[in-house]
Amino acid sequence: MLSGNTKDLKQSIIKKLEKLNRKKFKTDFIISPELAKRLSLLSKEINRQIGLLIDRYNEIQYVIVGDNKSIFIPELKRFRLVPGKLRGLRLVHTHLYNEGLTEDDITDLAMLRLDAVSAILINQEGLPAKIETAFLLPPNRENNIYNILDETDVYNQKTNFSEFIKNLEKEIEEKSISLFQIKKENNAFLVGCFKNKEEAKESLLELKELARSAGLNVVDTIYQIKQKVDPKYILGIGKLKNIAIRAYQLGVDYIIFDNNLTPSQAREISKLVEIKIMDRTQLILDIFAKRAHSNEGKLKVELAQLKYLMPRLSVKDDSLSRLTGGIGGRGPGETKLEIDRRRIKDKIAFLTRKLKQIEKTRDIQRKKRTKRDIPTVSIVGYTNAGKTTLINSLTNSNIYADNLMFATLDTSSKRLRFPEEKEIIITDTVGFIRDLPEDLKDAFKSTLEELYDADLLLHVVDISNKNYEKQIESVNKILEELNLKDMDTILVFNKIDLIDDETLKERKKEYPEAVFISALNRKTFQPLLDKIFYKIFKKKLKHASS
Ligand SMILES: Nc1nc2c(ncn2[C@@H]2O[C@H](COP(=O)(O)OP(=O)(O)OP(=O)(O)O)[C@@H](O)[C@H]2O)c(=O)[nH]1
Ligand SMILES: [Mg+2]
Repeated sequence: MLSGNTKDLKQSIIKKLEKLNRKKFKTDFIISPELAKRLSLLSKEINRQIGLLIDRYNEIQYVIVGDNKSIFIPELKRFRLVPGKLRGLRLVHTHLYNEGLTEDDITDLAMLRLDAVSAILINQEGLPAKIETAFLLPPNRENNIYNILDETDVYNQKTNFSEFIKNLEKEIEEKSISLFQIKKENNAFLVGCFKNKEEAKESLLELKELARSAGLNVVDTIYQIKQKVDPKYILGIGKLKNIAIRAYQLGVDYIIFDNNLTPSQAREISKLVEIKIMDRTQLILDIFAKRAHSNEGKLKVELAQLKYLMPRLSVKDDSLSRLTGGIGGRGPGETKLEIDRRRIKDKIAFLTRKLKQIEKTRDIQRKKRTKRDIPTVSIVGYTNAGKTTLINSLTNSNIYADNLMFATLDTSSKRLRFPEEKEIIITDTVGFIRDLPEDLKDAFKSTLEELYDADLLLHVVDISNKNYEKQIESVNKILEELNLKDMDTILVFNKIDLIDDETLKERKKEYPEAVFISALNRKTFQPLLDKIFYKIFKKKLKHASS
């Protein structure tokens, strides 16, 4: 492909340039001396830089014309970046004034992850005087990005280039694994822009848990402190470029933003960064997609994902595929999303209708159950607080619980027997999280509808979590949004086995109304059981007798 500044060039020159295109030449080196000479003379004649992008088979894939000081590399559509690999293209271009590699050359090398960038320095006669080559370094502790090859004689090159690149890629892989624990796939950088350090640490800690729950290998977390996020890129462009370059170097597959991205931000960042990017909402959606088992759950997640993607599909550009695929191809998937917006709209409508039907049926079932007049206690709380573990221990059940965010997506109900032939139904619910994406909130509100039928809520809190107070707040906020704030509630501090006695004493003083348990240890349950019994049955008795 011939591209760049070909304006006003003589037809004969254009012909000569076009002749270079797709040409395969024989060499063990970066460029053969003959080709270097031809390029130099031509470049001198038109007084513009000429660049060649050459693949690993020594075939010229792009011929680019610049001005007399620089050259602009077009989008390399046919040569996508594969995490952990180099581009498979090297740039060899002319410098007219005998000047060495420039900062722009190095930026191109790093941002495009080229195999190498060489400058042929042309002398007065229009012949190659020298060649300078920069190449990328394997991951290293010092964070060095590139190095300059130690040879400059065009006519006496010694480095066998294909060997050199083969060894370099091998070393990249080895160092990524040994120095930075890069896995085969699903490696991620977590990034964000925050108002202060404390907020950064808190948010990134939670994002890390979310990432882990989504099956990602978190390689590094990087943040920037700013009072206002960059409207275009969230982070400053310099910072973002540095992150991208390091991500390329380590072979990272995803950059996850803690800040939610507007469709236009997502697009702008994707134009700059050739790795999949995701925001917190997408990450949560992805976990939900991974975890949804019931038919209803799956439909709901798909609906939420499609709603989230809709505004991001307006421009059909290359970065699209990087925006749409979920982790490891989960979610609506790239091929499915090639269908146009209209069909997605239809799908959204279809899913909405289907879900309405399902909800209706469930509503009927729910009503049947309430008629039975068995009191219901619902467990709510921040994700990973230990809700499912508690219901399991209380009722001797075996519902899936795990040290993952959103282990539970489907509500389940169990019977719990009390003395005197009394029993209650106890239900588990999906965990809450701060700033739950709107579409998901809508989707899962209906699963939370059971809460309206509850006689009592158990608000389970992970007392060992540093942010437990904020988590209580977040849960209360969501309960308020659901109009459940005035429901009779027991605050249940869980995981007391993970804190020391001193701290436990303090918390008990702070929250005299609460009960303190370890869901893993039934011996700690009595105060909780007493309280549930009292609130459900004693109160009922009172009502009955008054
Ligand atoms: N040490 C300790 N770990 C606990 C306790 N209770 C629960 N866990 C652990 O905490 C993790 C989360 O427990 P889950 O019961 O899945 O939490 P959940 O609230 O249902 O979480 P989601 O369904 O994801 O919202 C699991 O690894 C449990 O083993 C406890 O009292 N002590
Ligand atoms: Mg659970």
